[in-house]
Amino acid sequence: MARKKPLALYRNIGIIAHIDAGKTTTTERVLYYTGRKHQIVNTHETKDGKGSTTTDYMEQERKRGITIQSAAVSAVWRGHQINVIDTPGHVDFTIEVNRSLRVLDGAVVVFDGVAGVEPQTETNWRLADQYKVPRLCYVNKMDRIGANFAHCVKGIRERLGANALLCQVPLGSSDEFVGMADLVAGVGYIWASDDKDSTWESVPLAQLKDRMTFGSDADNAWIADLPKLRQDLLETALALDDDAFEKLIDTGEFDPAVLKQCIRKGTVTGALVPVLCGSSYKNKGVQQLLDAVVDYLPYPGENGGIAMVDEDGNVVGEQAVTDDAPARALAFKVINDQFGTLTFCRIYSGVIRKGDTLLNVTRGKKERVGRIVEVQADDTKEIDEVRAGDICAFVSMKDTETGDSLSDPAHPALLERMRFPDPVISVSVEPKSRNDVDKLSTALYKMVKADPSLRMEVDQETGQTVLKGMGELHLEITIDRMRTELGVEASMGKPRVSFREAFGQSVEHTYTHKKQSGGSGQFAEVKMIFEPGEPGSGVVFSDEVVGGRVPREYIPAVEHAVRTESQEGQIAGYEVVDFKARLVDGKFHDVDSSALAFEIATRQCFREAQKLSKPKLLEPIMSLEVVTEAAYLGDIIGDINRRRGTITEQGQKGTSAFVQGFVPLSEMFGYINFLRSATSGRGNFSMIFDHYQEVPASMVDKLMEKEAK
Ligand SMILES: Nc1nc2c(ncn2[C@@H]2O[C@H](COP(=O)(O)OP(=O)(O)OP(=O)(O)O)[C@@H](O)[C@H]2O)c(=O)[nH]1
Repeated sequence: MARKKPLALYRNIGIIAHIDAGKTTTTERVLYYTGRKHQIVNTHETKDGKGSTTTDYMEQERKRGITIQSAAVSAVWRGHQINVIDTPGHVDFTIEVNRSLRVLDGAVVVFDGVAGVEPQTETNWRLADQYKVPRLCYVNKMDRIGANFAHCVKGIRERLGANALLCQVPLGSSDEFVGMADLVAGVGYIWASDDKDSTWESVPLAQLKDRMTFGSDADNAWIADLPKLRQDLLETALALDDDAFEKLIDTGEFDPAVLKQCIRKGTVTGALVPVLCGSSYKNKGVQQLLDAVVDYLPYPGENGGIAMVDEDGNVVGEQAVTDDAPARALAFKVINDQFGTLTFCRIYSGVIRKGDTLLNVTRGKKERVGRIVEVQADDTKEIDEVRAGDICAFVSMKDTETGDSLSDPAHPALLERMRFPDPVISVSVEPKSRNDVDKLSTALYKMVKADPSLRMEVDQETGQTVLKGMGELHLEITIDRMRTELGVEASMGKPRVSFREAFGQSVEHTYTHKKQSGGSGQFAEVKMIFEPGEPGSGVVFSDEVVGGRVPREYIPAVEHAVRTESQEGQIAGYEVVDFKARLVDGKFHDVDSSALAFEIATRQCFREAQKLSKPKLLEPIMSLEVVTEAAYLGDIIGDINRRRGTITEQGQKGTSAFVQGFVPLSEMFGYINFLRSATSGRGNFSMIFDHYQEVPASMVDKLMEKEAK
């Protein structure tokens, strides 16, 4: 059967934002206006337990017994199928955004018009840059007191470094927010009311000045600036098309269809980021946002296909997004619940039908395609086949994990993997009661399988089970979900920071391992150079031995020894990261040399070389934002400084004050308790991992002492 809908009529998008910016409300309105759901329930109500929203997974759990954690919903707008993957807004769940970005063709970034650019938006923006996901910015909550479009746009330009193209500007703000000027169409839209079915009137831009005056000078200034803003938009967008640009400069005229094409081209290539505004809660701007998704965000494959890689991650080719190719898909989310496993996949090429067998290329295991579920959060609709560009969930796959590639078994291909950060914090986990002893490791295994930013290990010395994650909150929520979703109760020990170690400088070192005990002895000599690498470069081994001075058969033992030894560094036993180990010379003995002898020599060489290199201890640094009343700000800042933090920005957001900066994770345990008492409960904070940084030499001993307690 041929494809029913051309690929050009698909949009796979994500909605990403800081917590509470309005993703859920916006998604709800999208569903309402596309006719998917006939009753809108406000998240205001859900959050105090009175209503339900389509994307609220707790509600789903009750309704149909399937946990849809990051709900994917689909809607149809102007004949286009829009698949929206919602992402949770919690600070420790950057990982969710990460995995959805990997499989999306475009994203809508929602901002709170009062708060502007917030730390999590910044982190997610950088991830979207990494994955080259084209974006639209939607400045929501323009109806809130303190909404400041200019501040938000400034943040988008300066903090996110985006080439923001103002496509809309608000007409009024706070309780005077009545609509927006559409600079592309050259008209203003003025809504009759806040009602969800309210109509709007289209007024030519030139008439707006006479039609409205607001209480705020800033709001009036936007209206006065409209002609200039429109000219800026035309010049920036049409510059992408030489003929259109010349026509604009010579005659002042342009073709509206070409203008939209130019904005589309700029958005798809990442040269431009259109900025829109609205109030999802007051039902203004969501239809225009949907238009922009259709007009400017790419369809699957418009920006090229997906990279195919070899086992080491080197790109070996590209799979175009088309039905006429072997089936290839990427699993981006696995959800387990009491009814089984849902494996969410993005199909890149080919057609996959119920009953097909696929190869999980990552694990070398076959998977049968049982039921296929269309992505919707409000009910479960089974479908018989999925095609290139689709997003769906397979029911009851056995071995597939997040990030795995599924392929037609006759044409296996590994698709470019998602990048997940390594955990920065760990806790020991113990069952609360005897009943939970056996169930605990199975439950933890399920949680780890579904969340690639979690790891589980058994401590060799203490025999304790250790859970590792991206922050205190991340681990707490995991333990809590294990209780609510899987009925297993566990308690957590003291959180520990995942420090790391690194070579301080390049070192050349030779080690000779020689042992003579009666009969045959052991002999191996290695000369190695260890060089510190760029952050994120990993461990690179290179064999530069010439003339067979270390026989080939011993080289794997040397590499193996480097990799194993790097797991436990010489400062305090933390993993040694980001270095290059070059084997440059060595000696062997015909009778006494063996792989084991070379392994021992390399391990000793590594240990001594790391000590000689003036090794560094690295610690995770978190990006922190605290929002509170101005009166408390001084104390908060003083405290951040005491915690070895640095302040990057402070100021006013609406009626609240905020401070942003970087703080070492090791200083931040239990911060919530401090903040509550310091602000009499009137402070909020968000904190996410940002980078690793060297611990100042003067702090190393003190920190290690603290850790040992
Ligand atoms: N005034 C106003 N409030 C809004 C608007 N959009 C959302 N809200 C409110 O802001 C709060 C957060 O909205 P949500 O839609 O739940 O935000 P979210 O980003 O999905 O939040 P998380 O799922 O918790 O990350 C809710 O109380 C909404 O009713 C808006 O346009 N104007």
